[in-house]
Amino acid sequence: MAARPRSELNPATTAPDVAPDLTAADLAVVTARGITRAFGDTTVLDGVDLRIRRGEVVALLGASGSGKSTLLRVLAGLDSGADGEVRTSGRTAVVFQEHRLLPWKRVADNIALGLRGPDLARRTSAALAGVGLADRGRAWPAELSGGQAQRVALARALVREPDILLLDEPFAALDALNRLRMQALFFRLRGEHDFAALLVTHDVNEALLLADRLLVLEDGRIAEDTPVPLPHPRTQDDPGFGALRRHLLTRLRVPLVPDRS
Ligand SMILES: Nc1ncnc2c1ncn2[C@@H]1O[C@H](COP(=O)(O)OP(=O)(O)OP(=O)(O)O)[C@@H](O)[C@H]1O
Repeated sequence: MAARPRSELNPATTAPDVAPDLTAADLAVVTARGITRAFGDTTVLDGVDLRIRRGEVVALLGASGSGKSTLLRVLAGLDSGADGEVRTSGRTAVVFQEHRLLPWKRVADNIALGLRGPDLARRTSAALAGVGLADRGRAWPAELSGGQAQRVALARALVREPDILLLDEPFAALDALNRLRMQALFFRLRGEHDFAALLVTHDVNEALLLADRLLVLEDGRIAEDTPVPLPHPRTQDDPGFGALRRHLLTRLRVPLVPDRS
């Protein structure tokens, strides 16, 4: 049985979709069951079960090559070669590590791509203002810094008013300061838009700052599913933060640096 994503989507277009057998009591925006994906003789995902609740931010961690991006692509409906079942409820949008803006379209046209409606110009402007780039709608992607381009990618996703945002290392290509700015922006936007998110990241601190729940992918399965019960705003100085960080780094088999842990 091939994976059956219930929404057709790509970074530029999303489709509203409600699985008919989801009841009002079932608050999951994504339910995946038995996701299995092999490339040749190598099984990367081996029966992954996953549920993301409405409004929940879930970080997906795992060693390099553990299959995080593969899982995100299956959930996004971008990989038709997997077995299992994916149900999504509501609109989905994807943000990748690289911004994937079309270089021949101005920023505002990139954001509005594939959308229609009488208030599209207003929505586009609001999305740009929301990421702090109100005055860059007429710019070409090549005129933006890396951080600005990634803000536009976020705006392009959010203008679609997604119920679930799938993010594949969205801040990994940015320098450390821009990364912190983007994390703060993500947190603010989450408060404003109330989307659920699956955040693929290598960065344990990022996961602990932003996520309600942490998943660790290992040997093709979700090997750990841990809530992050820390109040916001979170800082790395919280004792609970440090304890969870140590636990995760040990789980990921990353050596601890004594003066930071
Ligand atoms: N299209 C493909 N064809 C063949 N092998 C693939 C393909 N896509 C992914 N793989 C393999 O699947 C495995 C998992 O890749 P994936 O990119 O999902 O890992 P990841 O956890 O996201 O890694 P990283 O953290 O390094 O980005 C890797 O061994 C990779 O080589």
